[in-house]
Amino acid sequence: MLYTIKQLRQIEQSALSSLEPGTLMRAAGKAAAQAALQLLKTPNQAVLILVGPGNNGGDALEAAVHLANAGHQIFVLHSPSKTARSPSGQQAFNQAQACTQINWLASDAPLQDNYALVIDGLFGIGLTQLAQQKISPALQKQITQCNAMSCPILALDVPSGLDADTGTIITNIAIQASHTITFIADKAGLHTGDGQDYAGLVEVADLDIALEYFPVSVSELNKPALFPDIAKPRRHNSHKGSNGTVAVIGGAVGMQGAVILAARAALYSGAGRTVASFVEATPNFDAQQPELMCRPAQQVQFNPDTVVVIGPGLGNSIASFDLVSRALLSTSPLIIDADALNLMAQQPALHALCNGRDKLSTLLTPHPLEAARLLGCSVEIIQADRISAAKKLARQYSSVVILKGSGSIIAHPDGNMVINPTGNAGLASGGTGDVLGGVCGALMAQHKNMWQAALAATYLHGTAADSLVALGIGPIGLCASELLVEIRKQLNTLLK
Ligand SMILES: NC(=O)C1=CN([C@@H]2O[C@H](COP(=O)(O)OP(=O)(O)OC[C@H]3O[C@@H](n4cnc5c(N)ncnc54)[C@H](OP(=O)(O)O)[C@@H]3O)[C@@H](O)[C@H]2O)[C@@H](O)CC1
Ligand SMILES: [K+]
Repeated sequence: MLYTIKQLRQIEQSALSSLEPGTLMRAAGKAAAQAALQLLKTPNQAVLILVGPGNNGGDALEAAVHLANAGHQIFVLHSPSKTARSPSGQQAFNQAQACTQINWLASDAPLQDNYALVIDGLFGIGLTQLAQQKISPALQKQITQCNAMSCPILALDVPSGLDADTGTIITNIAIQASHTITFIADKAGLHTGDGQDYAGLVEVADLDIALEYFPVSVSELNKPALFPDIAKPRRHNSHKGSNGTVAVIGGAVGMQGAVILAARAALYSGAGRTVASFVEATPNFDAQQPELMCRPAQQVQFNPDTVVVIGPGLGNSIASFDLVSRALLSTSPLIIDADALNLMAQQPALHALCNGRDKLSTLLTPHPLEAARLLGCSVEIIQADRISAAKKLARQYSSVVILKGSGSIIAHPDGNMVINPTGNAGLASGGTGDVLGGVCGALMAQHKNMWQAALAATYLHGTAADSLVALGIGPIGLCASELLVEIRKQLNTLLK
């Protein structure tokens, strides 16, 4: 589960009431040292430890003593506190000072690239935006030098500079860790926005805090256990009618490829029948994928058994507006993407129709710019707090939402939120969103559960990209159409 900084502070306070002072910091330091030993592999290695002014620095000092006792050469770069240390921080500091094997570097020491590991204990969840000016030029330079080093960087709790709630960088420079060991519980900011780029591989150390201290969380990382209905084998005694119909609507002149991609994705994700519907200039058929039925959009039959994916390349003509209105007024489950989202953002009447629908029959799949249009704000505001933006969209549009981007966020209109950990930068190219829409449509058509369809589609779209990149296909130059066969493989691998 994912917890906010506020919740973590409460968990820490409640747990500490029944523990000896310093217990949690000692446990954090020990867990950090164990994670460091895994990365060091061989004995007698040089380790640089960045120690900040707060308790994150205290954790690092605890780890420093463990690693020195394990026979490693420890070099501590300490940013002293202007305010008094906490009692446990002071205890950790005294203990480290008493440890004769630890080498203390001068605060302005230039850093050579000759360490086997850097441990980042500068700032954790106590980082605040207000204190921005406090990172001294000397420390900024040292952070730059660490980021350029060839060795791994292990961040303690949170890579310094990253906001653990939002995944944004709130200082002028931040540690780019290859690994993060995070304490008590996992945090959303490590997995969305800049989180994945700065945190690297994330491991959670719960510090043996009893479960009773953890409140119920409505946020977690995406995994197949969250979409059990989708991961079920298909009945042998089934026919195309059992697997639903998907109609993709879009394809203004010059944008027909968007409909083709979404429709092919629906086909490869198991839709029984797939109709590719064009608002203008309908092709006779798709020569590469003749299974698709190509029809003018005006002929789409809206009914509860036809899942409609509307928006890919739809344009903003009057005909497009009419189609979005008809779709929103219909009983068809809807996946609303791209231009259909833009039309809804421009036309309050469409927004009102969306709110009038059954909330689990509508899925919006905006990228950050589309989300900004829907919420009437800038893309910077969306990216500064992606989680709040996704939740707000789900609430304001009474729909399930996938806010795309690094660490896509799937938000339920009732407030639940899931961050998708799969996928990579190969997905940052045109057409991948159309493919995602098609997969959502096909999974909804087969399983009739919009929340699980959204979770499964996002997950599979990401695992397909990860699998292709592992084969050397991307991330650079990965094409949306290359995802199709791989998504089919990933989906079939899931079936139990
Ligand atoms: N709670 C838990 O779950 C547990 C917490 N534990 C550990 O404690 C960590 C939290 O410790 P924390 O509260 O002392 O804050 P921390 O992250 O060390 O940073 C605060 C210091 O940074 C400074 N500072 C802040 N913003 C700044 C900026 N933008 N630019 C520059 N400076 C800035 C700020 O200065 P100030 O504004 O106070 O003068 C203050 O001195 C947590 O992440 C985990 O590692 C574990 O030991 C056990 C369980
Ligand atoms: K840190």
